[in-house]
Amino acid sequence: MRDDIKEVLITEEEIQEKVKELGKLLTEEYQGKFPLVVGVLKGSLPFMGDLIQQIDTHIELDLMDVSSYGNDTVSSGEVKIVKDLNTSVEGRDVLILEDIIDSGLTLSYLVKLFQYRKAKSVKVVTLLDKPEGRNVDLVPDIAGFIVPDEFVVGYGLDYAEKYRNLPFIGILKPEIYQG
Ligand SMILES: O=P(O)(O)OC[C@H]1O[C@H](OP(=O)(O)OP(=O)(O)O)[C@H](O)[C@@H]1O
Ligand code: HPA
Repeated sequence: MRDDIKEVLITEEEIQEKVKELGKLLTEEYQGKFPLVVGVLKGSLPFMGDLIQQIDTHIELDLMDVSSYGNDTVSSGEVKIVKDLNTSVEGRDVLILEDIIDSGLTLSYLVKLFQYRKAKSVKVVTLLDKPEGRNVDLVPDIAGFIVPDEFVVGYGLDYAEKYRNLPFIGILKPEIYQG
């Protein structure tokens, strides 16, 4: 699997250091607020698993599965709910966890949805931000790393459902895309 990687953009150590830093920020921000922390499936799972252990105040967890990707690397432009939350967001401080914001479509849909459902506040934390990919105006409240306008994999991010289990973020060799 690792032979398929052309370049490591962010190492495992850099990710873990950043996750600790973000955990400290969120501990301060959400002290005593019992936020509802929403992970967006499937890509946010490794980030969520690591980050929540660094938040030192009570939180409630939930998961949502939305899909915006029509094929392997190109967004379909449409967002659909595959699995909704089990919890009501009404009156809650909601913290959405994402692995990446690219076009911004997924997150702008979710932020609007939770506002419509009367959340008290809605904030977005993303491990990766790819500002050059943006189609809609969306700025995350907290972003771990800015990445270039290239398709990245690892630490939750997939290409054709593979590579999510890499502990780092990398770029694939071109021959992998070309089959
Ligand atoms: O900013 P956007 O262009 O909307 O892209 C970001 C979204 O795309 C990916 O999810 P995907 O829909 O591929 O599902 P997955 O997490 O299950 O891979 C990623 O995990 C984000 O949720
Ligand atoms: O660069 C990416 N890699 C994997 N999944 C993604 N979803 C949006 N952008 C990306």
